[in-house]
Amino acid sequence: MKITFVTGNAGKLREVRQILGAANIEVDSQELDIPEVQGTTQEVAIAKCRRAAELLGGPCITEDTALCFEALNGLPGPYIKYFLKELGHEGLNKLLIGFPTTAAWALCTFAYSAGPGTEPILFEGRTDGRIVPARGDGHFGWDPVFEAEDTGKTYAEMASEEKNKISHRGRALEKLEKYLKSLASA
Ligand SMILES: O=P(O)(O)OP(=O)(O)OP(=O)(O)OC[C@H]1O[C@@H](n2cnc3c(O)ncnc32)[C@H](O)[C@@H]1O
Ligand SMILES: [Mg+2]
Repeated sequence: MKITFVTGNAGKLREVRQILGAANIEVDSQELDIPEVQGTTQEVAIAKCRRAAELLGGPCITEDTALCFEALNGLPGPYIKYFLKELGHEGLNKLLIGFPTTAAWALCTFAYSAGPGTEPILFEGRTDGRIVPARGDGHFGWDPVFEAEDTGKTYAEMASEEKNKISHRGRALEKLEKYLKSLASA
């Protein structure tokens, strides 16, 4: 089966292809510039997917990644892209100076729309960890500053299979994959 993933992010596309490819789901990609609304991760994800399906005129998936700091009540959350762009890895660490915890969690939200006018369905995956000074030669977003719980490694220090097995994205894709397979066999 084949699905269209609307994203402008090469790192996401690479991981989604690795994971869904292993399940025989072919991933087409389409880069569309979709304004992202403000709100909870769920609201952001639903609005983006709804718009993507309208623009495409057909079924599609979209994905939103949030990086949530416990000390900041879950922020930057869905706004991590702009925090990372403006502050860099070092600035993300500095944000937490003076707080009692560096605990954080990565949250991935896939949205599937069956086509224009249909309500998107969400699939979430979460990985807990903490924010650390950058380690590893990751080229993908905030991978070097997120140390996943019980691994002692940042995402950037992991081989891709290792990251995919425990990552927020891998966990969300397990659920999406089951759903897509149930559609295909219905
Ligand atoms: O076109 P879309 O799919 O929206 O792609 P995007 O790059 O705008 O992505 P988001 O809006 O979801 O913003 C998430 C930010 O977190 C980064 N990111 C996403 N997944 C990541 C991962 O697994 N590891 C490290 N950084 C990640 C990504 O590069 C962005 O800076
Ligand atoms: Mg985006």
